[in-house]
Amino acid sequence: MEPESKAPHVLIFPLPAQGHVNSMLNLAQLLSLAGLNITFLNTDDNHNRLVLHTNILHRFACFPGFQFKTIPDGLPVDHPRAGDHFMELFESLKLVTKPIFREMLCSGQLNSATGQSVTCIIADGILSFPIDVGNEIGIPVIHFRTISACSFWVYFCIQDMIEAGELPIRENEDMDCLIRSVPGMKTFFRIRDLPSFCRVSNLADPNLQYVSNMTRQSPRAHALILNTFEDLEGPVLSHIRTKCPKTYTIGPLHEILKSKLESKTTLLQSRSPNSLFEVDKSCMVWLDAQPLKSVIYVSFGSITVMTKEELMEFWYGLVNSKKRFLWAIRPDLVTQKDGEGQIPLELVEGTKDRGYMVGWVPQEEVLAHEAVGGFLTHSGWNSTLESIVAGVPMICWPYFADQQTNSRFVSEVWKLGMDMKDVCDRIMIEKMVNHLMEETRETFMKSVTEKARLAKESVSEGGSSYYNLDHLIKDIRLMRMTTTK
Ligand SMILES: O=c1ccn([C@@H]2O[C@H](COP(=O)(O)OP(=O)(O)O[C@H]3O[C@H](CO)[C@@H](O)[C@H](O)[C@H]3O)[C@@H](O)[C@H]2O)c(=O)[nH]1
Ligand SMILES: C[C@H]1CC[C@@H]2C(C(=O)O)=CO[C@@H](O)[C@@H]21
Repeated sequence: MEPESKAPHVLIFPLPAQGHVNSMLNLAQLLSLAGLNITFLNTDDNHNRLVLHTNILHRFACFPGFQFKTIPDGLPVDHPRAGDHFMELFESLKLVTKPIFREMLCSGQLNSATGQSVTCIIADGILSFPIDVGNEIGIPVIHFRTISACSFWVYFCIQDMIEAGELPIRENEDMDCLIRSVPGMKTFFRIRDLPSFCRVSNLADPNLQYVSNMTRQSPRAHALILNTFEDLEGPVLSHIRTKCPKTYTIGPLHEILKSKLESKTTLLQSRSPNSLFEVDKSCMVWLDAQPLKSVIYVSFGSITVMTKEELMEFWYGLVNSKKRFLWAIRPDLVTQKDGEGQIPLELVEGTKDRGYMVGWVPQEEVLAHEAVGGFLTHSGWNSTLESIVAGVPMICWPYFADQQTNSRFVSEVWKLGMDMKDVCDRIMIEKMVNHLMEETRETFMKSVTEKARLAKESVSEGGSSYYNLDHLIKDIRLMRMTTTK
């Protein structure tokens, strides 16, 4: 490693949400392992939750050039930061956080412990204000978009869909009609596969405008990082590179981190979930007692909310399938509750023979467990990648944002499972669970095993993500030479 004082100093700033913080922390650890100085900027709320539920401070303590800093997200302490309320975050980040961010950078509050100023900013690709601030004060900014390349590309093409008259979606439109103005997707991409923010009748809808505008800012950044790999999303990446030529694909990040750590000393080997929720590991003991590939794991990520009726449809579908299941039910998953933060009692009672429910599981470990044979997922990008690496086929029930697009690629393009979007019905759930776990199992297992192999190959020495990460690090080192003269 080079001496801390000479290494570049990278400021990493994620959107404060589980899926984003997770991949950005993995990147922070990879860059720290490469000897770069890192300041990781968390919102106060996220930082408190991370410190409460993980050993994150201990994990990074072995890197003398690493530090956490915090910034307000501008929302009241008791704001839910989930479900329909999630998008309120963006307004407060712009109004409250942006000026503080600029001030912290200009006043040296984000300098490293040894006083070194920031030489490069890696900011979440769904935020453009760090590019404005970076340009203003002369610090290069790299955008890291934590979603799939396919959904990034769809967001990028929103303007083209509007010009082609495909957006807004007309009343009574057949949702199975194909979208024709997203290059590379003309033969299989339907209206219902558009990110949820596109399902609006009014083009001035603030969420639609926001995601479209933010995505169109990425070409202004010095480079774009995507948590994906060439063998998975090569064709769509060629389209993205016509707009963002310097696109580094360095995923699956959790796997490249795992593989880099395996070659390090025990001191640096520390790896644990980057969770904003309390992890309940009791499910691992339950899994140990289940037969090989017999369990379907169910989770809807960190932001999804559902009604009690939807929850009950899932429960009946799972119970009626007669398959074993492990279900992560976050305390705030259900919008209306009988007992705040509790898994409904009737579910606990009726589940005892074949099911196990906890609030939050160590997901990577769960997916890697030999008893797990399927994943009923909301198709968040981290969950999708984790399932691919573990070789576990999926049933997709997308909730919002990029998930509608990811689930189409999982089912139709990559053939890694089934898409249940827009349906929440116990009969369909039972049928799909049985298909995945029995009838069509072999077909899905074949394709997911092959994708898992390619994912692992991409992060190994000589693989595309391995190579791209090296190049990203070289790029960051060069920036330092130009900014510090
Ligand atoms: O019980 C659980 C459930 C989840 N996880 C982890 O939490 C993360 C969840 O990430 P993701 O699957 O991406 O879902 P969200 O939390 O919903 O992520 C948000 O961020 C993602 C990345 O930008 C987007 O793809 C999603 O649509 C968006 O909702 C994953 O790493 C999981 O391993 C656990 O550790 N335990
Ligand atoms: C609430 C969502 C708005 C867009 C963000 C996102 C992205 O496109 O980068 C993915 O999922 C969510 O976390 C964010």
